[in-house]
Amino acid sequence: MDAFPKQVALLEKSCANTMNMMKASVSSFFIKITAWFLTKYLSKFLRSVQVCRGQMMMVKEASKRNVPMIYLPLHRSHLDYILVTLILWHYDIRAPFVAAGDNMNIPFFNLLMRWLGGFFIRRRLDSNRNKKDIVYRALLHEYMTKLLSEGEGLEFFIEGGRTRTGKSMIPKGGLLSVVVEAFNENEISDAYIVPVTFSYEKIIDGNYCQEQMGLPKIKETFMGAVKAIFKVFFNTYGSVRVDFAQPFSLKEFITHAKTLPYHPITLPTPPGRHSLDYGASYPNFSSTLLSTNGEAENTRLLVKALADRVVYTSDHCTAPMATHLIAFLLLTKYREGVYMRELTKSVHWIIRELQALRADVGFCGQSEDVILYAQELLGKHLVSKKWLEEDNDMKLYPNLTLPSVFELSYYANAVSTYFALESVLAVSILINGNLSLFHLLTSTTGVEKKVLREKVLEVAEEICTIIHNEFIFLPPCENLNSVLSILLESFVSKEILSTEESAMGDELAFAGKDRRWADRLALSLDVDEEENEGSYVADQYYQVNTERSDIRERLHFLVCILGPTLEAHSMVAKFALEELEAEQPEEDFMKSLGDYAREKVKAGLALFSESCAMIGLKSAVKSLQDLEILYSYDGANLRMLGLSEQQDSRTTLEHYTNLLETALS
Ligand SMILES: CCCCCCCCCCCCCCCC(=O)SCCNC(=O)CCNC(=O)[C@H](O)C(C)(C)COP(=O)(O)OP(=O)(O)OC[C@H]1O[C@@H](n2cnc3c(N)ncnc32)[C@H](O)[C@@H]1OP(=O)(O)O
Repeated sequence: MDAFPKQVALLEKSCANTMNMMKASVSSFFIKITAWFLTKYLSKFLRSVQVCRGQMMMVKEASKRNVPMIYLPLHRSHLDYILVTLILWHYDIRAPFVAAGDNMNIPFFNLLMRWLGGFFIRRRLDSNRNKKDIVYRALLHEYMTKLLSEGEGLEFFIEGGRTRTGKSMIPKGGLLSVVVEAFNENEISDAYIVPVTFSYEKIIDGNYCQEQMGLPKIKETFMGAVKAIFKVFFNTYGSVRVDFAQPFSLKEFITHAKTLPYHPITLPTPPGRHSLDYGASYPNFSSTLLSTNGEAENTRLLVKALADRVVYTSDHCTAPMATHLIAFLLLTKYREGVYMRELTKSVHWIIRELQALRADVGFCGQSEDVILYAQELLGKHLVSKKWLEEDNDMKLYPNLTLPSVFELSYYANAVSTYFALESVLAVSILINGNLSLFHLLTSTTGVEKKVLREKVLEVAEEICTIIHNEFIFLPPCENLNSVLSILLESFVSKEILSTEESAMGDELAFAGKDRRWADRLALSLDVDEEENEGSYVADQYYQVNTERSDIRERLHFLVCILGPTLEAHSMVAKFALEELEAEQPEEDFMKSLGDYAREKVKAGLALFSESCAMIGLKSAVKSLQDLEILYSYDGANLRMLGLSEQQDSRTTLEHYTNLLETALS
């Protein structure tokens, strides 16, 4: 070190600058003034902020235990972090330090944010993709660890930004890994993890339609922020509901996780690798891996499991608001429009369905009033209404044109998450039963309506793998196959399916068994003879009750929930097959993919106009990269994309296209 005093001095100076840019300087006096101001003026643009007292009491109780509180909200709006600190202040709970992306480091506002607990971090840790910025990483790590060891609370948005689709995004592990490491290195004895979620009746900070149309994101600027604040103060945004999930101990989570296997549908990318290994068998956290690399990989899985658990929990305690439900029903059941009478009944029905899934809704009142209120908040540009004299009823029509449909689907997606797995099963049933959306709208006489249980589960798992970036389908440590099996049983109790033992006769059943045995052999699973004999059971067939119109309607509804996502994936697979003869810059590929998808929608060749949303297309490309069907690498100045040669990518893409198109034909 002494040999390079100049370099050391320079490095020290640069570190001091970075720290000054990063650190917060919280002022409880300023928090008090801001809280007073907000309590007075929030009602200018919000009808109400709904918070559950019971939840806050639990958080307060946990906050008294002398361990750091880690608030992990899903990110929906810039109002999120304001509300969290404000609510905590109201319940006399210490304000956390909040990680803010450096894009928010806007003159004047950055000062206020620092006083209110904001500390600034880079959105990407490494400014150069190919080189780790170890100094910056160490500084951030040190700063956060110091805060934690002093018992300060932290808040960060693990999705890494606001969702553009209304669905939660796959969480990032960077900041969370610092908390886990602080615990592993005994810097803290424990921490309470608090998932937080928001339901906004109306989107506050813009509808993201620009981005969904493939136009670049608008940069945050001082003037932009001032304009946005003025706009907000002169509009109305209905109510907001904030849910704080039950705080859980990090220590207990880690101890518990060590005893359970974790089978993620997605794996975090291990160091030094650029994509995911789906063929790999996942280690239990408990397995003692001697190499440091193994340990690091185990920690990665642990952090991934924790992040997934947080998002899954938040997703499942997000209460849909009136606007979400109406948008959801219009896009999944009534794309052609619906009479008020019918929609009223459907609102009752969907609330019952949600209750059965133990989900709460964030509104009450007569259904008709709720619908009219939601329509007004959504606005005429999204849902229009017309009084029809001849029918003596009002009809509501969703706007399915671009880009309005993206905004409508943003609202609807708050509900989609609850039905995602059911929808996957419904799609699989359609594929296996040689049915299509078209069949469900018409009579199905003469169409094969029997499905093999095992095949339904197999295809459902395949669909989950294809669209793994769209939802956290299940909590970590639960097994996808088991969850799907239980759900399939519920299809029987709902009479969508009826059981039929060996309906196809012994011959086919034995053929099925032979194939299964061969599959197992190929997978080199360790099946001992006894187990093999025990599993000599006839294949289970189900009859799909499509002769009943209510069942057809239900299947249609379920398939329409994932319809746009599947259509987007199918478009991407088809386009990649056509366009990626040779590798090309990812940016060019994405641009022409967006143009292709929008053209398809405009020409009326897509079933769901929202399927051409840019974020959905990007997510589908990312899935193909994760699955190693597409490869990407950083060239000189460009990121290149190509069709992987490692496996038979073309065949896989063709298979995906066929699979997805079958259900949507
Ligand atoms: C009363 C009224 C009051 C009002 C009161 C107002 C409060 C006033 C506050 C203002 C507040 C504004 C708030 C704005 C809201 C945002 O600005 S949201 C955006 C900023 N926040 C975030 O992004 C938080 C979540 N993001 C992360 O955690 C990301 O990981 C980071 C840290 C940003 C880095 O992202 P990245 O560079 O894309 O890299 P990523 O893949 O995540 O991995 C980075 C490293 O993390 C580690 N890592 C990642 N995953 C894992 C894993 N699973 N296991 C272990 N390690 C992992 C690894 O070291 C990894 O490096 P490699 O080993 O892979 O090279």
